[in-house]
Amino acid sequence: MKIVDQRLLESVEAIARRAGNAIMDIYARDFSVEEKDDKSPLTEADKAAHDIIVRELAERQDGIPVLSEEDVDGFAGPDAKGRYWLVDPLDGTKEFIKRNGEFTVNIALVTQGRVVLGVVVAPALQVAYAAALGLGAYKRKADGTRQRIHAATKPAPGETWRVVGSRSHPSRALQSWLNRLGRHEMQSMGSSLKFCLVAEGKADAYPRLGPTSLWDTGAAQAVVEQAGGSVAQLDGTPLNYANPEQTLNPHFVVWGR
Ligand SMILES: Nc1ncnc2c1ncn2[C@@H]1O[C@H](COP(=O)(O)O)[C@@H](OP(=O)(O)O)[C@H]1O
Ligand SMILES: [Mg+2]
Repeated sequence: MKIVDQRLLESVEAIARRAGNAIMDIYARDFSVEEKDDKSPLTEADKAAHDIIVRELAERQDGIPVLSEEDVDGFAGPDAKGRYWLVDPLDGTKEFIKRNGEFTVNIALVTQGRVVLGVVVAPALQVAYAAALGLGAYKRKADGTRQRIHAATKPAPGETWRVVGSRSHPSRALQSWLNRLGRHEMQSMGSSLKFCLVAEGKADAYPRLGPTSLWDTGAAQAVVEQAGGSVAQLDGTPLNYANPEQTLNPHFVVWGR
């Protein structure tokens, strides 16, 4: 089913890219860091990216409301068709502050609780991922070329699992999950790029047994799903976006094919 067209996908990618450019202007110089009420860091870059995305989505005049990490109170719920834009203007703020390049701009379109479009731009790494229901998943490289991406099939019994995990949030639950999985090698990565590694077949699983919010996962989940992978809660059902008044996600695992 095609409910999103290529033009919409490319125009959302362009918006995320312009937000990424604004982030890079700030990345290149000294910037101030504030602490939010929940003690997480907030930079000028988060705010600059948020402003660009919200303004440019509004210019589309499609009337679809926006839920952004940087303005949760400004969101009054989905429209009559169950649609909303889900935005993390700068995911991986800690990685941005550490200047390791592993941060992303994330824009997703939710319809009836499901992500039907997702764009993840990593401006410092000069890559972007874009996907939409019925259109597949793509990676765009620094030279502007675009290639279709596919998740890997799961390792055969006895083979080594390639697992990707958070750089900033290790946990004891994760360690026991890994012990149950069996032989594995571990790679650390910041932000929604972990999902993208699974989507392009460079990792087999990303267990997230710690807190995230809807905006951390929506866009990248669209990329994984359209690449043939899945994002499952621990009961096996797909992570969903049907109740945006509850912004915290349950624990989940991103799987390849
Ligand atoms: N206690 C908490 N509650 C909610 N989300 C949390 C959290 N701790 C970390 N996160 C989320 O995890 C994201 C970083 O993930 P990772 O460690 O995999 O890079 C953060 O994204 P932001 O950088 O957008 O704030 C933040 O949203
Ligand atoms: Mg985030």
